[in-house]
Amino acid sequence: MVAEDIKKGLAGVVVDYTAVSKVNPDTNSLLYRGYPVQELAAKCSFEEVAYLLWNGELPNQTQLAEFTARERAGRALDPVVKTVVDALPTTSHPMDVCRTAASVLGARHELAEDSSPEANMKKAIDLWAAMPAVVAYDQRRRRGQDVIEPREDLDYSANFLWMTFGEEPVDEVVEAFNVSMILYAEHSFNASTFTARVVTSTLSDLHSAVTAAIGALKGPLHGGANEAVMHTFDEIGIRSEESLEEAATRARAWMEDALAQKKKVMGFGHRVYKHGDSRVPTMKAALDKMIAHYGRPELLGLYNGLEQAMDEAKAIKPNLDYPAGPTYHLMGFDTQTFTPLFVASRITGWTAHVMEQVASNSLIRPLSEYNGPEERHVP
Ligand SMILES: CC(=O)SCCNC(=O)CCNC(=O)[C@H](O)C(C)(C)COP(=O)(O)OP(=O)(O)OC[C@H]1O[C@@H](n2cnc3c(N)ncnc32)[C@H](O)[C@@H]1OP(=O)(O)O
Ligand SMILES: O=C([O-])CC(=O)C(=O)O
Repeated sequence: MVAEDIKKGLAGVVVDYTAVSKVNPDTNSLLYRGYPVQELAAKCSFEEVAYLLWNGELPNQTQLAEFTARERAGRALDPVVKTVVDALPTTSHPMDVCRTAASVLGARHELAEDSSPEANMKKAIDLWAAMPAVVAYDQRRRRGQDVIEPREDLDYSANFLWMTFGEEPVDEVVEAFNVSMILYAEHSFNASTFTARVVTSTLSDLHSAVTAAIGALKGPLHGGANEAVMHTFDEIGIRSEESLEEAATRARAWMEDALAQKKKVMGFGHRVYKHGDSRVPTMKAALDKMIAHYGRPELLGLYNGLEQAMDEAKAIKPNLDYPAGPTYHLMGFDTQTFTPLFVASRITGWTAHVMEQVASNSLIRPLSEYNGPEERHVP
């Protein structure tokens, strides 16, 4: 076998069909079940998009009412999950807490060993409804605060913010959060979704697939990049007294230095998009609104400075994690909570792929070319 036959990282390899979403780097577009993600972000709630990803069609009013009622009924923090989370140190990474909670919810589910289409749909909705309470409570317990009960009169995004901060959020913040949830929901065969499909292909269960996917998402080359972006901002230094231009100048210098040292800067680059991530303009617009809402122009300075310096040096564009990180920071989330927010959203895409994999399964088992020692024998 020649070296070109080895597809390291499976780059450029098409491994299966999917009807869940279409990523087109040539037209810089992303469709969920045929709908442009920008249109969904502008016109839909995250609940409608979740329904779309799972059912293939947007819900009518009756379907949406029934679906949102199911989501609202499943929001309370599971008492066993709370006990397990409380037993973990507050130094545990929130992604580890999330992964553990997904596993506990799986072990406790009444349909744990049932992978029929009906059971998987129920498990997907239950897990999606349950995860905000885990993410919100974990941030609160690390701040020494108690659990906040969910509010049935609030939609998914408003309730998520309510359970995290214990204050009714203003509409602009809810809208920006809703946009982020929609943009993070699905992205074809990314590393975590592929992980979920590999696990599913062995005929394992939905919660095992999601638990493994959370592990794959944690890494900074994937979902962990939204947390890493904020570490970059912190390393440069956020100075509230600074003007946009002053912050941009310092950020440019930081980036030039990082690139001179051949560092990878998280939040930039993408395996599929080489001319910019289709979701960034919509997320950047949401970030701009949050910067205006909270009156924090220095963050825009840091954002612009890094982006411009990277573009000039390497023509590498930001990915979705770049605007999402500072948006979540402005909303008041702890930096380590950013990737769990991605989890809460991506549960929808992961489980849509789990159901698709079950419906048309083939064990995922690629080959490798052996390059270890020749056959030898124990003396
Ligand atoms: C929602 C998401 O999960 S989006 C992805 C989030 N991940 C990140 O932001 C992590 C930072 N980015 C990266 O590491 C990469 O761009 C990846 C992993 C996302 C995609 O990488 P790949 O397609 O495998 O490209 P690869 O890593 O080989 O990069 C190609 C070249 O661009 C450079 N490059 C790519 N991304 C970056 C970056 N963020 N900073 C600096 N250089 C970069 C590489 O160093 C490499 O340069 P070289 O050819 O001189 O060695
Ligand atoms: O597609 C990828 O490789 C990573 C990504 O942007 C995502 O999962 O949203």
